[in-house]
Amino acid sequence: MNTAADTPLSSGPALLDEIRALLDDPALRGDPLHAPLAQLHALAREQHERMARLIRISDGYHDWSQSRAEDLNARFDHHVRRLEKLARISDRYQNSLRELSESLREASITDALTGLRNRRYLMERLREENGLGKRSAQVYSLAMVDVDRFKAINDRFGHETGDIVLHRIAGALQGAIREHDICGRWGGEEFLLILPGTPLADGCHLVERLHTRIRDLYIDAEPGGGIQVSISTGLTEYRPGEAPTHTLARADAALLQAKEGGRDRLVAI
Ligand SMILES: Nc1nc2c(ncn2[C@@H]2O[C@H](COP(=O)(O)OP(=O)(O)OP(=O)(O)O)[C@@H](O)[C@H]2O)c(=O)[nH]1
Repeated sequence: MNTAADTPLSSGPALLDEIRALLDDPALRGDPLHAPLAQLHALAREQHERMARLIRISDGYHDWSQSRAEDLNARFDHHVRRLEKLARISDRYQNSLRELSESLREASITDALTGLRNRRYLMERLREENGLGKRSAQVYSLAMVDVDRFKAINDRFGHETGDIVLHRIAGALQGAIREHDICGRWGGEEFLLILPGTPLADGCHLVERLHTRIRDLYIDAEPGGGIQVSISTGLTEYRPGEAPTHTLARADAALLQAKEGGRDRLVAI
C-alpha cells in the first residue's frame, strides 16, 4: 500500500517548510520575489494537501475492496461447501432410494414361504419367453409340478409341517435345475419350471431327475417319524406363435393326466 511518506511527495513538506522560513525571514520581506514566492508557496501547499488527501482516499478504497474481496471469497467457499454437502446427501438419498426400490422389486417377485420366484414373476417370464420364441423361433419347455396328496400331509402333521415340506421341496427343485432355468411357486402346492432353450426330450430328462430327488427327500416329523413325498408333473414345449396361456393350459392338462394316471409320474405332451 502506498503512503504519503514513500511517494515523490515525501520531500514536499521539508521544502515547503524551508520556503516558509525564508518568507518569514524579516530580512527578505522587501525582496521583490517575496510576494510571488508566497503565492507559489500557498499553491504548492494546497496541491500537496490535495494529493495527500487523494492518497488517503485511494488507500481507504484499496483496504475496503480487499476486505470485500476476502468476504466474497469466504461466502463463495461457504456456498461451495454447502453444495458439496447437499450433493453428498443427495447421493446417499438416491442410493437408499435405489436400494429400497430394488428390495421392493425383489419382495414383489418372491414367494415368502419358499423364497422362490412367485406367480407374478413367472407370468412376466412366460410372456418374455413367448415373445422371444415368436421373434427368434427359440423353444422352451414348461413343467407344472404338483405335490401328491399334500392335503393328507397337512391333515396328519399339521399346517406348519406342511409349510416345512413345501420349503424342502422348493429347495430340492431349485437345487436341481440349471442356472438359466427358472423355478417358481405357482400357488399352493404347485410349482412351475421354465426351461429356456430346452426341447421336450431334454425337459423330460431333467424332470425325471427332479422326481428322483423328491422321492429321496426325507423330512423328520411327528407323529410317525418322517415324511416322504412324490410329485406329479405335466410337461410341454412352447409352440411358435402361441400365447403363454396356451402353453400353460397344455402343461396343466398334462399334469391332470399324470394325476389321473396314478400320480408320482411325468406326462409330456
Ligand atoms: N401347509 C400348507 N398347505 C397348503 C399351502 N397351500 C395350499 N396348501 C394345501 O395343499 C392342499 C392341496 O390339496 P389338494 O388340492 O386336495 O391336493 P392333494 O391333497 O395334494 O392331492 P393331489 O394333488 O390330487 O395329489 C390343501 O389342503 C391346501 O390347504 C401352504 O402354503 N401351506
